[in-house]
Amino acid sequence: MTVEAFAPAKINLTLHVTGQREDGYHLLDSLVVFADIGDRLTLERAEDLSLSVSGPRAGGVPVDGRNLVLKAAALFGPGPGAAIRLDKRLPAAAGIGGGSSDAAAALRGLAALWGRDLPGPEAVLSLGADVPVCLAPGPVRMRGVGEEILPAPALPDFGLMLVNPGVEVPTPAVFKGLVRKDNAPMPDLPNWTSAAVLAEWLAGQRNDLEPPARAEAPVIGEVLAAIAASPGCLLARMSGSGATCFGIYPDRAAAEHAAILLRESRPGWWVEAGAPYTL
Ligand SMILES: C[C@](O)(CO)[C@H](O)COP(=O)(O)OP(=O)(O)OC[C@H]1O[C@@H](n2ccc(N)nc2=O)[C@H](O)[C@@H]1O
Ligand SMILES: Nc1ncnc2c1ncn2[C@@H]1O[C@H](COP(=O)(O)OP(=O)(O)OP(=O)(O)O)[C@@H](O)[C@H]1O
Repeated sequence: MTVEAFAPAKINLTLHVTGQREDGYHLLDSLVVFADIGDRLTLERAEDLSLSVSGPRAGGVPVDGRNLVLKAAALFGPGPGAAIRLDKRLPAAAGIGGGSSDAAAALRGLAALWGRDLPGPEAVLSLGADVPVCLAPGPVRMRGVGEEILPAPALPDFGLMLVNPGVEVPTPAVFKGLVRKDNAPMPDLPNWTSAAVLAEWLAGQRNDLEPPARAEAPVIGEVLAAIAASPGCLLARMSGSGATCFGIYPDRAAAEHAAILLRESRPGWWVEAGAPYTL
């Protein structure tokens, strides 16, 4: 038996930091979507548990017990084995939850392969604050430190471009650089009737991690300017703790056109176009 699991990129369309818990973790209010751009896992029954990593972004990704895929597998406790192949396409330490989405895809895939229930919510959260939201990819409002997943209104169709300048930005350093931790949450979410209406609403919201991330990696400013200047762009913003930034376009074709032009002018950057993804 072979199971395939897709690990889509997570995008924080907004990321408001609204407080801090006593253990140091920050309280968030974030509108999260996923893109049809991501890593692919293939899982097969086997005597032992093993992981191999290949693909264009495999370089530097751990293949041992530090990999979140193996940490996810460990949550099931002792049991049958599995040979897991990870085709790595998303850049790591990039603010688009690559490792978290891999972990969530491994949980879904192993539960299907082994006919087991998913581990409980606390165990899932122990893998990382972004793992709960990655378990059932689709548009949601995420609160708490990442464990509160609330429904979001249906989104209009739109296109997405993701751009990473090749600089890894460690998440803890960005949270440490925050000047204010008690920022305003999002208001109630309206019904967005078109990509343009959504982009206009988003423009009034924020990613509070952008200033400290830009202090860590000033190239983020260049990325945002390049996206904003691309044809058809309705909004440019950073995702998560960076350095990946996204552009919103009226449709996928417009995002693909912008991506072709940006790849030409910035051959060293990772540039992908797509559309929202729901499992
Ligand atoms: C910034 C986001 O990407 C937004 O979706 C996530 O909150 C980060 O999720 P993640 O990378 O899965 O986070 P974790 O691996 O749990 O934590 C990495 C580090 O980020 C900081 N962290 C993370 C999440 C959170 N709500 N508050 C935090 O302060 C902590 O310093 C933590 O040590
Ligand atoms: N499957 C994996 N893919 C990528 N990195 C992994 C994986 N498992 C563990 N890691 C480690 O996790 C680190 C963070 O990478 P990851 O892609 O999870 O990050 P992220 O950008 O912090 O996500 P976000 O901030 O959006 O939650 C990497 O530097 C790498 O050493």
